[in-house]
Amino acid sequence: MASPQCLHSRSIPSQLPPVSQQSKALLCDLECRRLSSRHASASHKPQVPARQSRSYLKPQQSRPPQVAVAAALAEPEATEALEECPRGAQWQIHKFGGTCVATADRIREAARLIASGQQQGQQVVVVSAMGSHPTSPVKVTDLLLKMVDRASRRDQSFLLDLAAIQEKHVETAKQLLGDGRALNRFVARILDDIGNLKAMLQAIAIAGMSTDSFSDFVVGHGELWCAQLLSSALQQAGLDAAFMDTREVLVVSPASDGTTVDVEYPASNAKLDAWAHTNGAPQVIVATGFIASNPQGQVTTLKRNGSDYSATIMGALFQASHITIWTDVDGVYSADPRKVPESQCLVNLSYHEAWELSYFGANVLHPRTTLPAMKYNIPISIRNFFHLSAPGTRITDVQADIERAGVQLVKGFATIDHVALINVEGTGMVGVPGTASTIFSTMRDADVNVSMISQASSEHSVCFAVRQSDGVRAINALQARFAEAISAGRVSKVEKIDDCCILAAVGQQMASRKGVAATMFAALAKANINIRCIAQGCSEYNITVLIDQRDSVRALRAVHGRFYLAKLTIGLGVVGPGAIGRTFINQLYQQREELREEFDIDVRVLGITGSSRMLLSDTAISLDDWQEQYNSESQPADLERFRDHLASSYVPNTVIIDATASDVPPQHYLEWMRRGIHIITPNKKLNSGPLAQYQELRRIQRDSYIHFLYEATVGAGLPIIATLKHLVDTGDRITKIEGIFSGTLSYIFNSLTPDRTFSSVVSEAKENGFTEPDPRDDLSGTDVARKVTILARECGLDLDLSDIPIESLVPEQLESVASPDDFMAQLPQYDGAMQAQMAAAEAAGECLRFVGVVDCKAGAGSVKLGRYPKSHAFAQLQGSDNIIAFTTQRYSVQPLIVRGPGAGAEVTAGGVFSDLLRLAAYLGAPS
Ligand SMILES: NC(=O)C1=CN([C@@H]2O[C@H](COP(=O)(O)OP(=O)(O)OC[C@H]3O[C@@H](n4cnc5c(N)ncnc54)[C@H](O)[C@@H]3O)[C@@H](O)[C@H]2O)C=CC1
Ligand SMILES: N[C@@H](CC=O)C(=O)O
Ligand code: NA
Repeated sequence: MASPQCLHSRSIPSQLPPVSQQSKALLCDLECRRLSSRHASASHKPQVPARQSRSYLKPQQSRPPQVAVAAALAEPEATEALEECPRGAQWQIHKFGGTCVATADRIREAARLIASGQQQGQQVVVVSAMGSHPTSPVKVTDLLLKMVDRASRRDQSFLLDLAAIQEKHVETAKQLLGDGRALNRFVARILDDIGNLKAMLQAIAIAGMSTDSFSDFVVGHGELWCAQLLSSALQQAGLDAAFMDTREVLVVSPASDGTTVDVEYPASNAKLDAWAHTNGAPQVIVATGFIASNPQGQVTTLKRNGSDYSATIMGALFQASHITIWTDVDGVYSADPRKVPESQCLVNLSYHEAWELSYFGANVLHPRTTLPAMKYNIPISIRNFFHLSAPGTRITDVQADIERAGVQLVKGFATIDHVALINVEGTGMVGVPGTASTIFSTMRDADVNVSMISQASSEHSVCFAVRQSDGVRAINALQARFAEAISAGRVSKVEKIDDCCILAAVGQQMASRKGVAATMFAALAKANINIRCIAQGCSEYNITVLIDQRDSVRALRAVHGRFYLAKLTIGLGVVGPGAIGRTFINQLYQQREELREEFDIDVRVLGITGSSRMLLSDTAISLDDWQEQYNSESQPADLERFRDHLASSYVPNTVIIDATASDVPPQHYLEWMRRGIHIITPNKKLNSGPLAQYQELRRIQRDSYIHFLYEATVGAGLPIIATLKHLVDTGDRITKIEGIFSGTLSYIFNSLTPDRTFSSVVSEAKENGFTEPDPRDDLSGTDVARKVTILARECGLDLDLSDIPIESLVPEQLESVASPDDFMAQLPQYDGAMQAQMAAAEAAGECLRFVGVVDCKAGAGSVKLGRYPKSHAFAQLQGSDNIIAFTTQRYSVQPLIVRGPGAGAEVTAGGVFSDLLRLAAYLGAPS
């Protein structure tokens, strides 16, 4: 009986142009499939022959490189008569991706690179199909695939695609090969191919369907044409170059997973020898990437990442000394550079590390493609075709390479975004064999891929990650499967948690090293990121955690920063670049090198915002000319955007310094802390503001790793808060805190003499930068009352600002004057009253002092202007001095006294700076 193939070959329409033998076979195959889909009984599926026993590359392993062993061509026995393809260390493999050969110029550049590598030995150059370029946007492989799709939908526009492809190649050939014989040869070949493709596509259109083998045949033409262009260009340049159609050499079989292929090495070796017998061993072989034949001799492809795979297979077949993959990136990065601007191009990776990173989507070889190279320990370099001076990434397991690169424990970090966590929980699972099997076979049956699995040894719950888009299918399948166990109470929970993300740290050197996981987890904790579950395989090459999707980029930056940046890198935002903010930035500028060099602390100012304009930087604002940048490059201020900018920065630790006197930023503190941002402030508004808000902030502070530091709110740079905290935290009991807490009022009463007016001394205090932006806050006693409230709360008293009676020095008539400037202008009219009080005190041999008291026994605070003998400690002060006396259980006879200038830009900014270093110490800076 005639085979279906022959029968149906007659149905090829006679008006089609003549087609090649191979095309005919494919057309038969196509036609048979069309019919077999109608008549299932007439199924015609090419049978893959029983696999040859394939000891992976064993035949080559057993023979030393470069030793010629005869191989069969026509008659396997007649081996002695044939020359085998020479193999060994003299061969280098280069693979050029589609972007590297997208235009005639680029193909010329590839040819130049090949020519320059001539001295290092013979080369096999594997090429992809031409990619796209702005001047020639056709991406050949994509368009070939699209043509098949269009034809199978009977959309005749594939003819236009075909014309575009022809034009791209003919134009490139003209530019590359001039107008001589080489061009004619190439054009004749492509016209022939295009004619065949046209006939095939018409046949597909008639059948209304395509097949994999037909599609493979069409798609492989991109590589065929490109390899011919490059080999012709090399020959024209005088190189001994030959074109290799890898369909004649590489033999592959479909792998059991249905999506990849396995190489038939013995058959491929034999075919390579046969090829060499016909073609000799030229200096350069330009081979088609991506395409191969199956054991039946039909055209097939190497599937995803096919051209890279071709290159490594060639590396193994030729026993090459090196494989270079030319692409458009500098190499493999320590993290996705779009997410982590500070990511670094890795010099070295082991094959295992490359596998792990590629799984997470790093721009690196597909795991499968490294296998052939790995088998023979052939180094693979990833190089940038467009940036030749970049050294690239070398993938190898050669110990010397790894040692040269130093011990970088973690090489790279990556995330898989948008996953769902599935959690199956219940007491009925404990000690019951087969539970995991049931769960995962349910996933298999529901066609859900599981990417991360975690189970605590209590066996009470199993959780695993799936793609978010598979989440509903997964949960429905599990609920159905465990319905009985759920109703019996053996399984209490089958739940899905959406919007999660997997974060992995990869590094071969992590194995058996202590502290890597701890460092990673600490970095996440410090960035206030919660870990939902953890997995680490026994290989220890990969630590994977599951976190919330919204934390994805921040987590990546936090862990990357912890391993790659200075030991401690802090991203800083300054709110309020006024007297204190400005002075602080300048102090930081002066000290930054010292911090970096001596203490490995790298502080980067990522944003500065005033009330109307803000300046942001992704990396760091350069502090030498920040004011000019602020004036010229700032944008409208927006505290929420400012926060988001910091919260999502690549720097693992972020802090905002609120250097305003405003009560607007304090309203954002809670949210800032929830977003993982530490806060440092000289602003007294929150600590002396509504008690409930203050207590909520303290609660968040206690429950998180987020710090809130405010030393400069009392006594500016003097260690008042720190001293009090030390006393309280070490168990001392505070009885009373008494002192002069206002630098402004101290200065005024230290400087006021009978021959000076009150208003002129207030002006001086303002000019010296001691006063609040509005001096009435000082003169009214409010500023002192705030400090008393802050200290009282520090001692555990639940006082509110309104609980502190205050004696104001602001003339009643000036309380409601609109601006501080108007107030200052009108103040001289009221000098008389203060002058009189001064004179009365003087006459009694006393002086005036504005004193604040926290009376812990009475649970109260007070603020008042008092008269003190000239021998009193309060009378001995100078300038803006503050003096604070702590009477405690331990310091009951003589109080602990802190004294010194308590106002002014330099000392206050110094207090803010000391908080920053305290924060750095909390975050782990060396002491
Ligand atoms: N001057 C001193 O000796 C001491 C001052 N302090 C505190 O330091 C803080 C700053 O004081 P100065 O620098 O003297 O004040 P300043 O008036 O010179 O600077 C404050 C800055 O904050 C900006 N600002 C105001 N509201 C804002 C908002 N909602 N968003 C963003 N920016 C805003 C202003 O435009 C200005 O640039 C105050 O809270 C003050 O109590 C604390 C201890 C000592
Ligand atoms: N205006 C304040 C500044 C410090 O808090 C003062 O004078 O003390
Ligand atoms: Na202080």
